[in-house]
Amino acid sequence: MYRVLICDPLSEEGIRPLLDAEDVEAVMNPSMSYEELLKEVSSAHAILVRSQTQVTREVIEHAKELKVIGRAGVGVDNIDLDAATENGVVVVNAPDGNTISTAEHTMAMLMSLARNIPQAYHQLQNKRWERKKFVGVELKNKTLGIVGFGRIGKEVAQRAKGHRMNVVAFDPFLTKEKADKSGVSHGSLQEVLQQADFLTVHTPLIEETKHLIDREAIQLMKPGARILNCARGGIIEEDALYEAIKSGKIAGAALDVFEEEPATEHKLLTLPEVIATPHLGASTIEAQENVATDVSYDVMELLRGGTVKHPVNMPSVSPETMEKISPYFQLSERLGAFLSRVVEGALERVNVYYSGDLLDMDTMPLTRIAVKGILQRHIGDRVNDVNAFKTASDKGIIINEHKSTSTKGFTNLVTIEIETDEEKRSVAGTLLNGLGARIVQLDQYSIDVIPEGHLVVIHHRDQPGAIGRVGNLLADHHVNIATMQVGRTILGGDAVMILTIDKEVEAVCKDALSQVAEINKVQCLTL
Ligand SMILES: NC(=O)C1=CN([C@@H]2O[C@H](COP(=O)(O)OP(=O)(O)OC[C@H]3O[C@@H](n4cnc5c(N)ncnc54)[C@H](O)[C@@H]3O)[C@@H](O)[C@H]2O)C=CC1
Ligand SMILES: O=C(O)C(=O)COP(=O)(O)O
Repeated sequence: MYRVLICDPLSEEGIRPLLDAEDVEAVMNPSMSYEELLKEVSSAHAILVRSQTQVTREVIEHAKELKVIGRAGVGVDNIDLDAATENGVVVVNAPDGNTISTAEHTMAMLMSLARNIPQAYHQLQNKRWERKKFVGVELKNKTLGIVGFGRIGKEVAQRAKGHRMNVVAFDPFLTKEKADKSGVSHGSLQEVLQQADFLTVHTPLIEETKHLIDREAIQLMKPGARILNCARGGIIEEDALYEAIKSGKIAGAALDVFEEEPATEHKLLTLPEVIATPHLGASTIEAQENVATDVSYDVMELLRGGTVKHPVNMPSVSPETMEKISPYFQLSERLGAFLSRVVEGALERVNVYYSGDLLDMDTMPLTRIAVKGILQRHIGDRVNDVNAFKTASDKGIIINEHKSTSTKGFTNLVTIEIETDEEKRSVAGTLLNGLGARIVQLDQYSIDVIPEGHLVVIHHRDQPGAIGRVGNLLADHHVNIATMQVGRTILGGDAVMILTIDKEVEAVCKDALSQVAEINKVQCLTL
């Protein structure tokens, strides 16, 4: 049973599949306090939030069972992503479902700002029929500067063009060709600031965009320009905006978001030129149903071991790639787990080679799983596919992925090589059509071993009687041998024996095997 905490108000229609799922126990408390969250999270497998709940490092570290944090919306700045990644918690969001609502809200704010609608209505409510005071401006032929030309920025541009505005946009990923295709002008940030009659920001709040629109940026703007923020508080420096409005440099601002929310006491709200809404961009029935449905789907998929559509802290893999590579997941993990248990010394470098059918595939997810298999020996379940690379890099282990044309006659081949401060070892495996995974090589020895269950790896000298002695010793300790593979490169030289056995080898039995004259090393492991 998965325990899912729903901490912010989410559309019940949208999360219905999750609420009705037989394997889910949903704990719904849309106004959960931080203290309650700290308590409840300890046994939760998933948390669902909007922008209100602060999922801090402390929350994540209190959560012993947490697998996934679902954000029913776009911005994840209320979630400590580093802490989630370090603790192997997947963060998923719902980036598509509220785009239209937020673009429409931006247009509503743009028109309200141009025509002073909230201020005029407020006067009317106070029984004042003011007409002279609220003379607005037309949008037609004005320039809308858009900073951040992603999902919402693009939708806003289309709507502004419907109002016959000129649109000029800046986004680090916006090329001149892409801008032409969207029917907007392409400008640098400076050009956008200089040309805009109305400036609207639609970037995420990240280190690079924090106070992107600061005093100097505002100085570049036309006198009497107006500014909108329906993205995130903090992209525009609030003190700088306040001063610019006070001085008359900026004619007005429309804000849906603030650096600190709720923002009922904010000084910007004391200015008559400022109109504002309490973070309502995504607050429509449609958007809320969309994001709740999307995030519930991903959360359930993740809990049940499936693949998610919108991971935030791990690269997303297309369904087509996933279909092709998923049969190799277990092989990669088991090869990693196997090699990590036979290699000696401190891990320094891991090389993963792919060949045959895998040559043209995006194999990064397989490498991540192989690294997880390797690290689990020492780190246990704290390492998973979300934090495998980060955990390796934190420990100074270098991971490299290679494509190789050497298939050794197999249609697909995954080879893992580990370098430690003592030795360099490698293992190769393949997926045999209809027969499943096989280990086909250990170092220089060709073998054929199913990578599962209890295994004994014996390094010995290729001499008559060695195999018999191992068989007898295991029989003496009531250990049944299921399969046995022997690999050697030259007659009478070093050789390897790999046995699959029906139960774990006890220490006394392992010691007895180690005493056999021809045996150099005995390693017992379970996959
Ligand atoms: N007010 C509300 O209720 C809502 C607010 N949002 C916020 O709106 C913002 C945009 O959302 P989407 O369009 O869905 O995201 P998106 O990811 O589709 O677009 C963001 C764009 O910003 C660009 N960008 C990043 N750094 C930049 C920089 N330094 N200068 C210029 N552009 C930069 C990115 O390249 C990207 O194209 C986010 O902050 C999101 O959290 C989203 C939905 C509702
Ligand atoms: O999706 C976003 O980034 C939003 O800002 C929407 O926030 P909300 O879910 O309405 O609290």
